[in-house]
Amino acid sequence: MRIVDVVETTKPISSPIRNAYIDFSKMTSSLVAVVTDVVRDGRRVVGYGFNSNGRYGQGGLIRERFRDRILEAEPASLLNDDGTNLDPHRIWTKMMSNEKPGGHGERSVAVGTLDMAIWDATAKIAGKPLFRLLADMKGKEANPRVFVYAAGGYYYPGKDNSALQAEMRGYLNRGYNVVKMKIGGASIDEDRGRIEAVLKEIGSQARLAVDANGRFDLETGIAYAKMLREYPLFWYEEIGDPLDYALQAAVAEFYPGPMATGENLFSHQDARNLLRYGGMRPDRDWLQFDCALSYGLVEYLRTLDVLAQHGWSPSRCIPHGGHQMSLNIAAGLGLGGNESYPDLFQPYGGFPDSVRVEDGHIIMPDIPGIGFEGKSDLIKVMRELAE
Ligand SMILES: O=C([O-])CC(=O)C(=O)O
Ligand SMILES: [Mg+2]
Repeated sequence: MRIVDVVETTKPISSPIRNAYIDFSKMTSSLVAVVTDVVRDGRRVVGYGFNSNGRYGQGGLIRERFRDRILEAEPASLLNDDGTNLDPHRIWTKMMSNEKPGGHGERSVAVGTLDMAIWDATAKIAGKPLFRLLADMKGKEANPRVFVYAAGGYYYPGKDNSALQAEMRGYLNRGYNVVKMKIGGASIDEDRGRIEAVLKEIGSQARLAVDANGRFDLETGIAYAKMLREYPLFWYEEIGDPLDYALQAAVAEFYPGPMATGENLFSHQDARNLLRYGGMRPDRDWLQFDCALSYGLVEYLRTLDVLAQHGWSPSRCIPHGGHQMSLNIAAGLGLGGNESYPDLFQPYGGFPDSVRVEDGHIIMPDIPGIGFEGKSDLIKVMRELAE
């Protein structure tokens, strides 16, 4: 058994939306395929992966460094002890050979994208959905019912409050009971008006989370905290610079409600610093580390160890990114749920075609691997890359 090829293509996932920091007019994503010589159910096993929105495709790094380290490795060194499957941890170590620590930059996105494909292949070779493989690996009971929330509420040219309300109503109609909108891309008064409009629309049917995308300095973050704490929000997300832990801790003093952050922390060391210095509260706050941006599941398992050392339950994690990889981690390892973008970043995000959101939850179908084969528009572009 061996990996015979690793291929990458960079795809546009552009749209006219904008958060408080960036617009998505030139956004791209890397799609990768890890091709093996293993056959299951009459088909060659190919693992697929892609990176989450927000960071651009990583074709340069993948093609110049990480792909070759996999393909140049002695094939047996990438397998588990008895040679019956790939070993994602050993492959990860090969990919990261000759890489210094720290300065995670976007190398973590390149490795996270490949890691997703490697786990997809590994679970397919094992003949199991990834969430069951993970639960078995950890001696846990899988829970295929996963909480999901609808992320959107972007700034969009010409979008007024009634369009924002209609968007949110659409999410409720599709079964969600938590919705998220952007803040920090307008004045505080205008954002207050947007929030009140959404709260009026969703009433008691749903809760609202707000996301500042790291835009605020300390003074603005606190001013928003004082405004936001008047409302029963689900969370106040990414207030200031993702690496400014002192800011996060200072805002906590003004915001008794739940806060969320972590989508732009790309390593277990950064996660540890957040828990050490960020004033985050394990009884109410949420951690959003996204394996597809942060060195993959091999690294995410280390992050979960860091959480345990600091008294945090995995159920406080609701990853960023809206992809099926995190759904599997949630169902297999007991995370609190996963993000979803019902109207954005297609065909990459979302669920297998048979899956419906009910009461803010989905049930994972039993598809070997991550489940991409269950989503027809996605598996089509994946198979165009390699099959
Ligand atoms: O707008 C983005 O970059 C996505 C984001 O923050 C989120 O989904 O939480
Ligand atoms: Mg966010």
